[in-house]
Amino acid sequence: MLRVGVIGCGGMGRDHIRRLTEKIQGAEVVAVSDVFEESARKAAQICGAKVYADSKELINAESVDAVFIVSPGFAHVDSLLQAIEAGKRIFCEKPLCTTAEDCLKVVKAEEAAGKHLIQLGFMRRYDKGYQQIKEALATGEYGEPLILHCTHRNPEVGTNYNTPMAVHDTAIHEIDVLHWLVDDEYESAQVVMPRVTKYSHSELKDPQIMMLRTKKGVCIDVEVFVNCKFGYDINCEVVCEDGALKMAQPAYPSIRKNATVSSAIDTDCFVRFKDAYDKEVQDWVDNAEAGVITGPNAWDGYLAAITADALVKAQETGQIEKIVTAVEKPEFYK
Ligand SMILES: NC(=O)C1=CN([C@@H]2O[C@H](COP(=O)(O)OP(=O)(O)OC[C@H]3O[C@@H](n4cnc5c(N)ncnc54)[C@H](O)[C@@H]3O)[C@@H](O)[C@H]2O)C=CC1
Ligand SMILES: O=C1[C@@H](O)[C@H](O)[C@@H](O)[C@H](O)[C@H]1O
Repeated sequence: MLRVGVIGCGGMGRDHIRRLTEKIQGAEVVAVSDVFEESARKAAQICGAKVYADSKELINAESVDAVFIVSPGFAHVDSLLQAIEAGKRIFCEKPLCTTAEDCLKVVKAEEAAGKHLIQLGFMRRYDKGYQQIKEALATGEYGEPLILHCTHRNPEVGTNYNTPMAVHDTAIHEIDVLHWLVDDEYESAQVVMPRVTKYSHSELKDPQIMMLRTKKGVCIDVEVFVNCKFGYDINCEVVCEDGALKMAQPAYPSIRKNATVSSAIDTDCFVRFKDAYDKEVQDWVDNAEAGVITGPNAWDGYLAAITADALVKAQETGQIEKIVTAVEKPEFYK
């Protein structure tokens, strides 16, 4: 049984604690921590875990085999470095860290430790819809991918959500999953700002159209609209030389009523990606004994960070911004 300590007991932390406790085979939550002890105490009621006031103490506890980091992105770096030093297996929610510099520190620390410890919470790689498209592309039947049209729509966001967060917090999922989907690397980024919805505020330009170009020349557009009001609406279409593939949506009945045909749309990520979260965490647990990471890793976190930085720069300049890695991909991650 993998004994897990969870750091960060907010919305996502509690969701993962429930998952680890009620669904995942081979793991149990034995420790929880949060800067607000009250939040940790509430979360402990879900799983009967011990509450630690200090997350470093949780990381170093002998009763903890593996660490689950679900604090806000800015707090990930400290816990990651401490957990690497303690040699613990790690699951870290996205983003790896909020700066590319910190991501590189983590990459170097993991490489120096000589062991693959970190899996990153880019759960979309485990989503059936994306996996079906990846498998279809691999058959070669549709030729090469040329264009991707995607949407990432959230019904609404809090008042502390601002323009750069549309990249770091939201589009970061597309940044990771899309280059994986077409097996390519990003070359440049650009952002176009349409008029702002009446539901936004002065610190948030919403919606935005983010564009990425890959090294093989695939052009990607992602509409990020986080106050769309009507639902949590994730779409992806890959236009290829010999066909176009549109990602399947979760199946809901098509209802005929009042001379209208309608079908439900999910309203949040917890429901839309429920199966993907379950699969990524089960995968992390299943590979613990072998000590390998088969999901997205720290290097993927670094690549996402430099791409996010280019998009944030492009939000400000309105220009096409280059995406460049500061270092070559280490052998350790090949
Ligand atoms: N993969 C996905 O689809 C999603 C991922 N997330 C990620 O999960 C993480 C947490 O997000 P939420 O739960 O939505 O945020 P939240 O704000 O609801 O919860 C964060 C919790 O961490 C605690 N905290 C703050 N600083 C801390 C520190 N230094 N040490 C320990 N605890 C600390 C806060 O008190 C709070 O209870 C973020 O990295 C976020 O990006 C969140 C939602 C969906
Ligand atoms: O990761 C997530 C949230 O943090 C983010 O705020 C949302 O925009 C994303 O859709 C969700 O998957």
